[in-house]
Amino acid sequence: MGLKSVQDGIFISFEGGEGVGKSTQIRRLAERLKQKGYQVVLTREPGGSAGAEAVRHILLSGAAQPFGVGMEVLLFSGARNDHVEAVIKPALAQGKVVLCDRFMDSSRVYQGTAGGLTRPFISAVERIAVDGVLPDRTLILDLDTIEGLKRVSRRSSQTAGPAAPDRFEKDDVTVHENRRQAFLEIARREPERCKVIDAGLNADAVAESVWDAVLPLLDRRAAFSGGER
Ligand SMILES: Nc1ncnc2c1ncn2[C@@H]1O[C@H](COP(=O)(O)OP(=O)(O)OP(=O)(O)O)[C@@H](O)[C@H]1O
Ligand SMILES: Cc1cn([C@H]2C[C@H](O)[C@@H](COP(=O)(O)O)O2)c(=O)[nH]c1=O
Repeated sequence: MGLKSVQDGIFISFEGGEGVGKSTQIRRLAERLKQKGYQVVLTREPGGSAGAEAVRHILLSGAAQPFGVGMEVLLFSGARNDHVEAVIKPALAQGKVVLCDRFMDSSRVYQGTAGGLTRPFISAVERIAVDGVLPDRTLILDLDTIEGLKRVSRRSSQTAGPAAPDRFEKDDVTVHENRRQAFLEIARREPERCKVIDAGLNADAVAESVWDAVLPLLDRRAAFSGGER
């Protein structure tokens, strides 16, 4: 069997602002891939490993906020490194498809461009956190900012999930808009890795766009491995 690269698996991250539909679409893609016989690991950040999940509440509750955005990005990055080492690297080495709800681009956007940390600082911690493990494809779900926030509040009123917005959801609408623009800027800078998905369509149509953006990776792997999964 031929090898795609040092890692056999496929690593796909989902990014975007609040309420754009990442969790919905990642679950749908996982199901579709499993039906086709792929072994899928569905994971998320902050979290995804025992160590990272322990840090998640500190970040999302706002407990780290008084210590500044530098502290927050170092906590996100420490969590990311644990997640990479404990979950993502082993899964890729076993040839699995790893689907991750947020990854390094969220730090670039939330703590970097929209959070005020410089690009050299963000890049330095990113290098340590990811240790060479970069997404093969990043799907940036793009949605009107107000519509995303409306979806979040509808979700909170419909489910038994957290009623109160988390530390990042609470930010002003202009901050949310800056984040949207920062994700789009990353997509412009890295068009090979990042594909922008129109998340304003209905969930079925979004799922089709997601599938179209992922298919070339699956085809490429099938070509390298002679069709094996
Ligand atoms: N294409 C869509 N059209 C309309 N509503 C949608 C669509 N996709 C998801 N939703 C709904 O919007 C809400 C937010 O979706 P979801 O939780 O998947 O977003 P998310 O990006 O993971 O959010 P967050 O960043 O807050 O975790 C949910 O109630 C979901 O059912
Ligand atoms: C990985 C990562 C996440 N964030 C922020 C972005 C979101 O507001 C929350 C995560 O919650 P969600 O349910 O996935 O939307 O954390 C961040 O600021 N920096 C990061 O690196």
